[in-house]
Amino acid sequence: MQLIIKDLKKHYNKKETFALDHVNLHIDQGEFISILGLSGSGKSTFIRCLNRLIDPTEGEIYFEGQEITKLRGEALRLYRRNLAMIFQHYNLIPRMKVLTNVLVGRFGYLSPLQILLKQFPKEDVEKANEALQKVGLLSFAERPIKTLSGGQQQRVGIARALIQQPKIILGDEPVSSLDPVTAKEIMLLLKEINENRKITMMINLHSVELAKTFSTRIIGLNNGSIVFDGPPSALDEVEINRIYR
Ligand SMILES: Nc1ncnc2c1ncn2[C@@H]1O[C@H](COP(=O)(O)OP(=O)(O)OP(=O)(O)O)[C@@H](O)[C@H]1O
Repeated sequence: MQLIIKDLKKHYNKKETFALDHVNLHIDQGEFISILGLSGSGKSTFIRCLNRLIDPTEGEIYFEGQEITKLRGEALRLYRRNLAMIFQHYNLIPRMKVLTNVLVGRFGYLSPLQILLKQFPKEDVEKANEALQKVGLLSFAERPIKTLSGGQQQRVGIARALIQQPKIILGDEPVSSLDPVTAKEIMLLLKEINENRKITMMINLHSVELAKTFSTRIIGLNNGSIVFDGPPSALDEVEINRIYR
């Protein structure tokens, strides 16, 4: 089991209700999980607890057997290498060229001085070019990010995730800013990566159709609680209404 999540809870303010409430999950390596839920149901909070961008209030998360909710310093940095993230608004550096943005994915492996001086080892530059080839953007390596379309920018975000050599890719609504055709292309790319490299995908989505087309498993959140956990074939109208009520 790659991830075991036990009784995870998060509240941002002691007086408020839980953003996550008693979340319990077992996740195997290589699953493609889509997370559905209304705005505010806890999707972002959940995936950010996994890479510790947010500290859960209670509960435990085991990654390959190691409890990670209390990790600090170097141990946390090493853990975080395993999880790459892609974002709705890409989180790229617009004035920098595509290749440099991809190389940011190696930061977890470099010293602060190497990062400051942008001294990337030759192998890392090779890895970045390979990743750009994989996402179909090798000829864009020298272009500034700001000259790329949204779909191309998300491909750069995926290349940056890939050179981190993660075991899990977390997606926080990675296709919500894209038109339906481009959104499908990006989901297809994530699916190929998932199948070829056995990288686990955990992707927040607002589209039931995309979740059903690309996932092996769908998790539905409502008010911070899991109200559906199953294969796409089990997500019928009744279950959809349970998630979006
Ligand atoms: N930094 C914060 N401080 C206080 N409350 C927060 C914070 N971040 C999220 N929340 C609250 O936690 C709950 C879950 O929010 P979260 O962003 O995880 O939902 P979401 O399902 O990802 O929503 P969306 O689809 O709109 O991105 C919401 O009620 C939200 O208002």
